[in-house]
Amino acid sequence: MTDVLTMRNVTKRFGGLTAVGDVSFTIKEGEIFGLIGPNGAGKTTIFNLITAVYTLSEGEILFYGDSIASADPYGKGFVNGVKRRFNWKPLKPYQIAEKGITRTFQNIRLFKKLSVFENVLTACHRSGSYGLLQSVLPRKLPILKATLPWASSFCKQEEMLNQKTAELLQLMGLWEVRDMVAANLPYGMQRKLEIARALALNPKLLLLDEPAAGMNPEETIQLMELIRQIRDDFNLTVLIIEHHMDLIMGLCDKIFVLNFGKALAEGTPDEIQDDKRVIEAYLGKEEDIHVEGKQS
Ligand SMILES: Nc1ncnc2c1ncn2[C@@H]1O[C@H](COP(=O)(O)OP(=O)(O)OP(=O)(O)O)[C@@H](O)[C@H]1O
Repeated sequence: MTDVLTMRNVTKRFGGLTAVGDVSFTIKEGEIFGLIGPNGAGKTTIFNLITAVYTLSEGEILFYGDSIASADPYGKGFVNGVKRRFNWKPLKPYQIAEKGITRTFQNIRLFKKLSVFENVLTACHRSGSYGLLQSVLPRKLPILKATLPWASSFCKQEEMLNQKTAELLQLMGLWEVRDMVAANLPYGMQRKLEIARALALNPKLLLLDEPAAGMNPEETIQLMELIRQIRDDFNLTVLIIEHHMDLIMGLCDKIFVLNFGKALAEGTPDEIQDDKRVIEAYLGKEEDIHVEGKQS
């Protein structure tokens, strides 16, 4: 199986704090890969490193074999007090998205005042190939549609993007609430809307940061099925952070456990559940493992 994402000896320091220390793992194509660990273990920092929100202190991140992030070992561009020129320019978050890595956030980040439909449509527009004037003029002057070739091609594209938005909303069970303002949606639906928006960008790798947070057990089980279906329908690879152990153990092909920024264990759900270090450091006492709900 092809390697989709490789973390190679990745370290991130914030001043004296090592949030992520020498972490290495590889995610294979089509895998649902779980990233777990107690609060503050460094999970979201890893998402922020992959999506170029943060730069690396050490190490390298590869996506389908190509480097997408690499450390600048000399901090602010100086070595031994001499200014150093760097050939390597860190990618921006939007460039990471264009490469095929999209994400949801632990603290939901929607366009709160836009409708559910508009939230997804704006993301779909990223894949449209027309400029501002081309998109505005045919709306203002409908006659242009019939007379100018680019205007009619814009309208076709617009139709396709509307269709894509509708399909995503139906898949995520959000079609019925398409006209609601995003801020008025229940919390669980806002999380699903974030996933729909991330999918609208045509990712190859989808990063989900606590997608089940705030969901009840029934919604969590539905979400688990949905993530599997999304993976299969869109041929995706998924990296997921989650505190719901039932979801992680039932969903993931592989799990990586972080503790204080360091790798603690890696394996299948069965291996992780049986790993004494994980039980002690993260899951608590052995008899607590099968207790439902958040374990941290
Ligand atoms: N921008 C930042 N500046 C300074 N410290 C940070 C920054 N971002 C994260 N940290 C610190 O890095 C450590 C890891 O944080 P991170 O958010 O990655 O943990 P987490 O495993 O995602 O936790 P949780 O499960 O609570 O979301 C924490 O000690 C946190 O305070």
